[in-house]
Amino acid sequence: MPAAVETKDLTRSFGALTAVDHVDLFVPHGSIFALLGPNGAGKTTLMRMLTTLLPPSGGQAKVAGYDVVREASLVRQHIGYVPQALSADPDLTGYENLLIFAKLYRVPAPIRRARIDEALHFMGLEEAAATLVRHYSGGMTRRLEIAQSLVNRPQVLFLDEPTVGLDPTARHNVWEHVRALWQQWETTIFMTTHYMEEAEALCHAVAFVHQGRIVESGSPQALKARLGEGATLDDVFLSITGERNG
Ligand SMILES: Nc1ncnc2c1ncn2[C@@H]1O[C@H](COP(=O)(O)OP(=O)(O)OP(=O)(O)O)[C@@H](O)[C@H]1O
Repeated sequence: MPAAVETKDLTRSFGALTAVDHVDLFVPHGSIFALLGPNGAGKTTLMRMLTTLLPPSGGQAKVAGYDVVREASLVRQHIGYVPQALSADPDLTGYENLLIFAKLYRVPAPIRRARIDEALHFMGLEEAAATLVRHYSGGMTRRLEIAQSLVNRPQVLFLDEPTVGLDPTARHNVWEHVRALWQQWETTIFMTTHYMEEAEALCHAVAFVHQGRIVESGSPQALKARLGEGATLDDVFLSITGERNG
């Protein structure tokens, strides 16, 4: 199975702080993967290096087969990235927000409309396309932001805490759409989340990050089985960090 994401000794320091510390990762193409860990563990910093937004201090990383430093623009052509902070423009409609992204990604003019309709369809926003985003719920805005990253038909989709701040119904709804997208396109999903039950339900593999290092990784089932019968991913989190999640 080819790697969607592969890192070797990937490291990032901020002054004296090593936020990401010699991380080795292998995420197969077509899988759903989550980075888990407490606040400040280094998850976002790792994701920002993989999406070419932050240069590594050391080590290597390849995304979709391209080196994040030497082939950064090729990496960007093959990925989608949805950061934590909500970023859609509230004064534009859903369609207009998507059009901006289609132009940014240089989707050729004759196929822009089809790509935008496809992205709206995947995220269940067809009926809201002509509505100003300021009238969207938090869950709809989040789905629009995922849709923005889809106009590029990414091979690897990076989602940084995509359901943070959403109520359980909206969270479920976001994940139903992401799962349908994965099933149809086999897009690799690389995400961070603080919701252990979400990681458990969705992911083929997870990695726990603590103080910049990967301390455990594997399928949720295998990680739970190591702790014994009846263990949850929350128990795994507690055993690794010594703290309850959240
Ligand atoms: N630009 C920066 N300058 C200095 N320190 C930074 C910078 N970005 C992140 N850090 C530090 O690096 C560490 C890791 O932060 P990061 O945001 O990657 O953690 P995280 O696991 O994503 O946390 P959260 O779950 O809260 O989003 C933290 O100590 C943070 O303060």
